[in-house]
Amino acid sequence: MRPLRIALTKGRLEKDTVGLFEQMGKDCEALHNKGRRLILPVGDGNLEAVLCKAADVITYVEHGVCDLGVVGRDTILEYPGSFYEVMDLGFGRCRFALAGPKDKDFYSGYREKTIATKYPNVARAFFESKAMDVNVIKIEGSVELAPLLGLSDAIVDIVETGSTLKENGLQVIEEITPISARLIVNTASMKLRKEEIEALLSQMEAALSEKGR
Ligand SMILES: Nc1ncnc2c1ncn2[C@@H]1O[C@H](COP(=O)(O)OP(=O)(O)OP(=O)(O)O)[C@@H](O)[C@H]1O
Ligand SMILES: O=P(O)(O)OC[C@H]1O[C@H](OP(=O)(O)OP(=O)(O)O)[C@H](O)[C@@H]1O
Repeated sequence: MRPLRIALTKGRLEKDTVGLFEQMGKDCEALHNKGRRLILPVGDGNLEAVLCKAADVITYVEHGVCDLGVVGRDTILEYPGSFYEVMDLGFGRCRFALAGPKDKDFYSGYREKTIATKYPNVARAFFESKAMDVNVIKIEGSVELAPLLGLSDAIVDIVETGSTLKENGLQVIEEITPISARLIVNTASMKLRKEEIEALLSQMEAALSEKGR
């Protein structure tokens, strides 16, 4: 049988995930010296890490080519799928917020508002919950540019320290929901490789509580 495969979100969540593996006593030499390799052994050969973009973590786990995944709650909310979300890993903490220019009252006036975001499903769901019709425009990154350039009235985006908003004359209008990294599991793997997955989950839980989350 192949090793258990865990898809990891490249970039921001990668370092903390490797830190977690090390806390679990797993050798992460290959992950530290990965070069351009995308599939790396973790520990003694029972686990391998697949490095990919956040949305692809969900795709690989849903299709069962990866048994587990580490992905932000932001991505889960934007691309809901059929998998189990089994653990809050406690790192990658930030939040979704509605934000806009400092000097403007977003809710004033009756004109339909335009919202720029990398997360159109999250933005639509937020405004549906307020029974507000908005025009949503998808942006791929540096979303804060959209209101500065006059493309949108506001943005729905991730806020961590608030520096990006502040340095661009924007501010939080409303907090939407907290975000952190989550562990997800393929539904079939959960049944077929139950013992191995449960053992891994216990090790993770122990490592996280040692770190005091
Ligand atoms: N400022 C932030 N603070 C904390 N966590 C963040 C922050 N921005 C993103 N994240 C979390 O880290 C995950 C990965 O973000 P990262 O910025 O590394 O990649 P990305 O923006 O999704 O993709 P790209 O590779 O296009 O930049 C996000 O899905 C989110 O869960
Ligand atoms: O509140 P802060 O600490 O300033 O962090 C928030 C910023 O971090 C993320 O962007 P990222 O750096 O991932 O770049 P991107 O906009 O190109 O995705 C997010 O989209 C915000 O722009």
